[in-house]
Amino acid sequence: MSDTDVFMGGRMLPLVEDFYTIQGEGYHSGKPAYFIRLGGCDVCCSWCDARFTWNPKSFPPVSVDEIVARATSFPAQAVVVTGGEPTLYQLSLLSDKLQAAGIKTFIETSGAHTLTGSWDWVCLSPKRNQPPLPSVFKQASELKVIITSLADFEWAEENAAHVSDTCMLYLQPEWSVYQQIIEAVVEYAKANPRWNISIQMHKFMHIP
Ligand SMILES: C[S@@+](CC[C@H](N)C(=O)[O-])C[C@H]1O[C@@H](n2cnc3c(N)ncnc32)[C@H](O)[C@@H]1O
Ligand SMILES: Nc1nc2[nH]cc(C(=O)O)c2c(=O)[nH]1
Ligand code: SF4
Ligand SMILES: [Mg+2]
Repeated sequence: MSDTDVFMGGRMLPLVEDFYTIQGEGYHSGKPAYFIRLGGCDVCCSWCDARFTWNPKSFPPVSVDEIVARATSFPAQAVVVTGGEPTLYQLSLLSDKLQAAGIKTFIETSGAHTLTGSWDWVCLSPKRNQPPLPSVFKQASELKVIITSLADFEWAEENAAHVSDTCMLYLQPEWSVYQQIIEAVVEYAKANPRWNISIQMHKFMHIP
């Protein structure tokens, strides 16, 4: 955890953006959800579609009370906390206040750092350059592996060996190679039906 004083133990967080949209990925695809995107990531995936979030210094700390007030001004039943890598921060206060307001708490994480807070759904998307902590594998509600090449199927299975029996399994094509890889992803899921496919449906819908 790289939490520093400036974030006051999770009472302030570096907010990049927040918006009400449709969850475009994974198990909850298609569900209206309010997104809270936090700045800072030390994983640095070459194909990251959120590179603009990486430097936390670009995003001044915002109070959790203000973030929660904004989220609860929309009719969303669920909030997705993402980033950047949200596990860089102490998230207990944020998740507790959202749940106290009757909102389901979902998180998107690489699992590179200890997960704090209380989560109704944990989407773990493992990364080769900084693999998930054993504790986060156990907490995952869904494992969402990004497929950039055929070599990633074997790596997806290696990750699946670490999650719980109830964890949902998703293969998600990396966006820039979608056309080249989607056929192989479809055939892999048909041959290995523990796996489901997640496409980034918000990108097809041209929404945030
Ligand atoms: C931007 S990340 C932020 C949350 C966290 N750092 C993580 O990687 O899980 C949100 C999700 O987008 C996925 N993602 C990022 N870039 C992508 C791309 N180019 N194609 C497909 N999925 C991508 C990540 O794997 C992750 O599941
Ligand atoms: N609509 C929409 N769905 C998403 N699911 C995960 C996202 C993310 O960036 O974490 C994302 C996103 O950025 N937009
Ligand atoms: S861990 Fe997530 S936010 Fe960080 S670089 Fe990778 S995809 Fe982007
Ligand atoms: Mg995204």
